Amino acid sequence: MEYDPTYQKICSTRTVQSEKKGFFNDFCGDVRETCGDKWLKNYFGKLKSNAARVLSIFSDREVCDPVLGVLEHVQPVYKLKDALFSFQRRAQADKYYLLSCSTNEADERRELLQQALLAANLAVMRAPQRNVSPTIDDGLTLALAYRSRASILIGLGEGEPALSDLKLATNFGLELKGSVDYYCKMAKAYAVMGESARAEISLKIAEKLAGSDTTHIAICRKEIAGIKPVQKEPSTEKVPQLAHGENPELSGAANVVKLVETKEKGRFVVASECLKTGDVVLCENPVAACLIPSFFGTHCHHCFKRLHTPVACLHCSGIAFCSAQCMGEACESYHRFECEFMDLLIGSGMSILCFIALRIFTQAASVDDGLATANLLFENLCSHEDVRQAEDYLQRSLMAGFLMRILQKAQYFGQRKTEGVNPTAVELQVATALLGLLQVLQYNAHEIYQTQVTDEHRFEGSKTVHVGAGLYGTGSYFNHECWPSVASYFVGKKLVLAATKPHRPNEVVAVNYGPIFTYTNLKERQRSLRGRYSFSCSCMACQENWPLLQKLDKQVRFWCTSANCVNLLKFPKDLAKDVRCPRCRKNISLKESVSRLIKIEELYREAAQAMQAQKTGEAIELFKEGIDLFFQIAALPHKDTLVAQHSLTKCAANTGTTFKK
Ligand SMILES: C[S@@+](CC[C@H](N)C(=O)[O-])C[C@H]1O[C@@H](n2cnc3c(N)ncnc32)[C@H](O)[C@@H]1O
Repeated sequence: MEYDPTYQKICSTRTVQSEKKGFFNDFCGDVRETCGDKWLKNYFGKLKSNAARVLSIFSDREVCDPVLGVLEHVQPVYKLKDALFSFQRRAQADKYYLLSCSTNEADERRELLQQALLAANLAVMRAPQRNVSPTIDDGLTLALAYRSRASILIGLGEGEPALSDLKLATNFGLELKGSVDYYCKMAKAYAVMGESARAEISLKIAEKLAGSDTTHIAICRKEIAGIKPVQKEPSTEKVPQLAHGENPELSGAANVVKLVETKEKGRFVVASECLKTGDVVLCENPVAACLIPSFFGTHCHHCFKRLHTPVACLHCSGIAFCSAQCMGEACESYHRFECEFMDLLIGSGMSILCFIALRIFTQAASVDDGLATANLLFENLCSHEDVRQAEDYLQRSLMAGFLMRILQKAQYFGQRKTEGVNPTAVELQVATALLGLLQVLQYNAHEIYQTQVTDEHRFEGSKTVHVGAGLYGTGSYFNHECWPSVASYFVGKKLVLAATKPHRPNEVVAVNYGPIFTYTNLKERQRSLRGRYSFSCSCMACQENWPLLQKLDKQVRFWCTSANCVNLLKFPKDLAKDVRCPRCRKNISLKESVSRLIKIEELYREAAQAMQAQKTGEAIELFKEGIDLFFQIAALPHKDTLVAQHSLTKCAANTGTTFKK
């Protein structure tokens, strides 16, 4: 395959800047214009280390003026809180809620409650912390927003989030604990959850607090008597078990794989013993993972769960969490540094990989910890330093400088002596490590997916949605093949790889980096893999130039049945007759193989029916059985088996994180 430097450059640039828009692009262009070709080629391009490159952009006169000039202007840019806006949205939510209470039409009531919830969510997101805007709601806007939302959630039959909102309302300043209304709301929340004993205890407390004024309690008792408990939909999400336990040498991997290395393919994972279809070979948490900004309004910033009742950061309105726990974890860790710079980072147009590089530092317990992690990743993961061009190094060095500047401004290095950009020794080390991360992330990061399912069916109309990206320590060692041998899916941020075929010992366990043979032809795949990942693929689909799925006929290639022969034979013309294997020169009968193929096809059909009936577990078992049998008698490409493997992947992803729109 020919090397196409222009295409490679485009691919590489996209791993730093996600789009053409964004000010980082202009920043890069200005620096590039100022430094000129000569300096770039004869000086910067010849630098041998990341430390020298980073030092150069801050100190060489050919570039330092535009670099320092732009970085000097880095200031917080983030979505602020707005008490008045929150107050208005809450008023709107309360209005919809009251209207919902006055209608007997179930559909209309639900519609009004949904409208109320939307407004209440906005009220929660934009409300400032207690006493930040004391002239509005006596500084209690946030607590009041949570309290309003709790009532709406009770109306919608969602007891658990309602209880959580009531708790947040008290945490943020409402004196609810001594209030009759608080315990009545709690009683109703428990009632919709079907927890009648707890509901009764809450009512008893309310009764005690109410004293002789029993009207409120009587109304509440009546309401509770009319509540039908709502069954919570059980979660289908499941963290799977690794086949034969965890590998002591490869964290997150199963005890049935090992790491090997060759000159042509670098390090990669192979089976260390026989693997069966369905065996889980990896279940790993990311070193760091980030949500794509376009999902900030719909998914939890911390665990990536689809949002229903968002919990806000106390300082900014740009991101949301699914729970107080996720909010607490993020805000005590990385978000305290990222918070005020979120819109600036998004506005720069930087790629999701740059967010991950920054996150490796912001989430670290200390600057030293961040440095240790970043440097270890750079030492251990592939970065293709040999193919990187001077211009690419310049672009990444500028991005590393920009990210380091954000850290300076976010007081990541503590209170600085000066407001100026000029980095201290430790800041230079961090910028250098960031540059290393930007290199390894290009080749090692994984896209994070979730399955969007419809209300009607778990498979029909479902689609895969790319919500984020992450870096996985062991996941980074899996090589590519154009037809992968594992299904990859995510449980939250956990990367799961499960075999979609049986593997013999030493057989490569391969993922797919994007170009898949069923939809992309050989030339395009090679071009894409060379441009994006700097290698030429020599997998079986490439060596044998397998046709696209739509062009594939029903042909099957059977293994010769004589012992130790590894030849593949066409479907026999006459089943009654033996065929002669040209390799072992034995006459063999393929009758048994053909009858097994008929059974395999039947298993695939039954599995497809189970999928249709949304019996995911049953479908998985049937596909596993059929695929294992297929590989005993025949080899790919075989259309029905490819479809079965694809369907198995869909079923596996359905046991991971899914969401409804
Ligand atoms: C995520 S890393 C995989 C681990 C890598 N082999 C290593 O040694 O670190 C991706 C890089 O691995 C190499 N690679 C992946 N699949 C390959 C394949 N099928 N043949 C050759 N090289 C491959 C390419 O250099 C690619 O950029």
